Amino acid sequence: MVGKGDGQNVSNVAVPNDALIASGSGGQAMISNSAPLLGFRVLEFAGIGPGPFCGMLLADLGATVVRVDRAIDGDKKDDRELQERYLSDVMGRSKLSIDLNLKDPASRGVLEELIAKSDVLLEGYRPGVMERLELGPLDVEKINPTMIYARMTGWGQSGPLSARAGHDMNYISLAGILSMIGPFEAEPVIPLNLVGDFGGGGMFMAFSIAAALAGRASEERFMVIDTAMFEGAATLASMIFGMRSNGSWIDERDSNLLDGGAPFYSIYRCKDGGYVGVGALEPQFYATLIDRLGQSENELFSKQYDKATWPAMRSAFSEIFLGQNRSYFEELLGDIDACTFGVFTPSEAIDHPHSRFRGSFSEVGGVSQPSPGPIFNATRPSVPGLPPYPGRDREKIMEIFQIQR
Ligand SMILES: CC(C)(COP(=O)(O)OP(=O)(O)OC[C@H]1O[C@@H](n2cnc3c(N)ncnc32)[C@H](O)[C@@H]1OP(=O)(O)O)[C@@H](O)C(=O)NCCC(=O)NCCSC(=O)C(=O)O
Repeated sequence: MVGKGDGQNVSNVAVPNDALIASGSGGQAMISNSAPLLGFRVLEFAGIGPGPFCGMLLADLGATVVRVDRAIDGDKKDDRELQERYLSDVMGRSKLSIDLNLKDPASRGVLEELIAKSDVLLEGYRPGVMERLELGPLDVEKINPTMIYARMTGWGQSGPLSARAGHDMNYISLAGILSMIGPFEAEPVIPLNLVGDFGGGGMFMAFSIAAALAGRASEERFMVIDTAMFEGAATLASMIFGMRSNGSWIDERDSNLLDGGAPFYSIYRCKDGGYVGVGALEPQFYATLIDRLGQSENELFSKQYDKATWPAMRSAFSEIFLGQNRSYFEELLGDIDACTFGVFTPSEAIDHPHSRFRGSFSEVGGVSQPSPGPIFNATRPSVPGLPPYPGRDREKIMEIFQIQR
């Protein structure tokens, strides 16, 4: 299985961004344990949320991801100023950008060359947009008969809702998920935009693209992937759908094992206003927790899975945790399997000794962000390259794709 970039010596070894440039020497692709997608080329049509996230995951693992942007309006600022302005575009890291007006026939030549020489096309417009641009699957197949054409939408390419605008919370609602999160008899809680956009969307799509690339080993053919965020989100809830069917989950918030209904899988406030998350599901870990809290003899904690005891158990836990600061419990429970930890802010997560030990976060252009991952053969993928501003890499892209002007 080879990528369209295999004749290029392209690396995602990051800052400075020049490391992303092909040498043009026609050398062999570099093989790296931590960059399994090295040599594959992805053409990403700029969008929001899940598409860019999917592109980031692919770039993190070594793919050459070219983002097709709209040109920046107004006066061109100098490159340094523009680069600084885009440093916070974490999902753009390690990508290259070309600006093209997709509605201008003059862009067509370059666009077709990029399509012909890429392995994956990634788009997140409303259904019909690519077709109107004459870039739909039927058009692209004529240019590149082995393209993996990956489409990201909230509702999918078909069905009564497919043309409707929407956002994460709308999609995860149709997955049945939004109704499940939050306090009993209060409004559902928005789980940021992580479940639809990034879990059910970007991650699901990246997985499906990797699967399609792997499938090329047996057959190279044109492939259209229709990723619907609501379906990806529902897939994340597969286990819960199973539990519903056997009666171990009810359609009522805050009433189940993993939705805050169980007092031994809940969050408690401490004296200083910090929180701890108690996740002591298994009897042995629960027993360890109760023991270290000095409550082994307390009847209120004696019947872990007896629902009738849960209200009193919750009150007792609340009182204990309110009695001391968060750091007290972190120290008390830090060296045992009590499945209980502080609820960390992003800054605390970045500074935690464990994440520091593993290099879980990196600083790129002064912006703290999750490091590329996962770790392959004990090697973490390279530190990312700086995210591009629109049009930053036009020249480099022309060189890598060997496009004549
Ligand atoms: C997000 C959207 C609702 C935004 O709707 P719209 O602003 O109406 O955008 P559309 O995708 O419908 O259309 C984009 C239009 O821009 C045009 N277009 C795009 N790029 C270019 C360039 N480079 N040059 C010229 N024209 C361009 C394209 O041809 C379309 O034109 P015309 O054809 O002339 O219209 C929709 O894109 C969408 O449903 N996408 C799929 C699902 C999705 O991504 N949802 C948001 C997830 S993020 C999220 O939930 C969150 O962050 O929260």
